[in-house]
Amino acid sequence: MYKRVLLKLSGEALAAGSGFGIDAIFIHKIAEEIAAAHALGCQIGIVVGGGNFFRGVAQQAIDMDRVAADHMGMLSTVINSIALQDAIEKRGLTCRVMSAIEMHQVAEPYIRRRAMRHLEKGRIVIFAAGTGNPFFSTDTAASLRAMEIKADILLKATSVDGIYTADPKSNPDATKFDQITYNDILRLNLRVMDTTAVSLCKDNNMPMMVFSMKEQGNIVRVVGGEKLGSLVTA
Ligand SMILES: Nc1ncnc2c1ncn2[C@@H]1O[C@H](COP(=O)(O)OP(=O)(O)OP(=O)(O)O)[C@@H](O)[C@H]1O
Ligand SMILES: O=c1ccn([C@@H]2O[C@H](COP(=O)(O)O)[C@@H](O)[C@H]2O)c(=O)[nH]1
Repeated sequence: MYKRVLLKLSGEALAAGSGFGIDAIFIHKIAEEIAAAHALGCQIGIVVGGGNFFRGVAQQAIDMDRVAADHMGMLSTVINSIALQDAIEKRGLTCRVMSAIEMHQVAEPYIRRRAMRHLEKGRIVIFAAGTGNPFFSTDTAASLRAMEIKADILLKATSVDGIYTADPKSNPDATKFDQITYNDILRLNLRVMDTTAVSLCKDNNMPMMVFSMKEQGNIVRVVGGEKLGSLVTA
């Protein structure tokens, strides 16, 4: 099993059936899984997306300045992070939100050495506000934080059960890769993650696993070392 992981949770998936916002039942199920994965003895850092609230590249932001829209997107990840922290703490665990955009009343500022200390002490750390910079994504933030905290693997829990030859939501004939290289994701232009996130993992040899967070128990399984979804390596 893994000793330290960076778990990327899809913001969009947190909305569950409703398509927007946070499904209260679903977030508690996710928190329960995180607690079970933590009980295995794994140190867990988390990045949550913001697609259930706002994305800088979404249709609703088409007339906006991109930087302003991305600021809104990053703030939406803070909302998700606070909700997840609350759900995790309801399970008796200690959890810290560290934000890449300073907001002292709401969350700690992201300081790498403090994050490492929290993890070593067994606290779950949620990295909020992405990278703190516009024109990036939370997948890229997850890759970056995975490298910074020296995670064994980046686990991307999302709404699809792996990486397919094409987007499975619009291509029912697409087939799934059990294993794929960074280069093939980039060469085939597979949009399951943005190219910056994939390149960062490739350049730093950070393995990734893409799997579904909709199926209960998957987070515990992957943290326990089970191979689910699609594994990405060199
Ligand atoms: N080749 C592909 N294989 C698998 N999924 C793909 C592929 N191409 C596109 N996708 C899409 O990628 C999405 C997952 O990535 P995306 O970054 O959009 O969402 P997320 O990270 O789950 O959500 P959020 O941004 O809210 O955190 C899936 O919903 C899937 O439809
Ligand atoms: O480093 C970052 C991370 C995110 N953003 C903005 O936030 C939204 C939500 O993130 P998702 O990865 O799409 O879930 C994203 O669309 C960006 O607008 C950012 O600017 N910088």
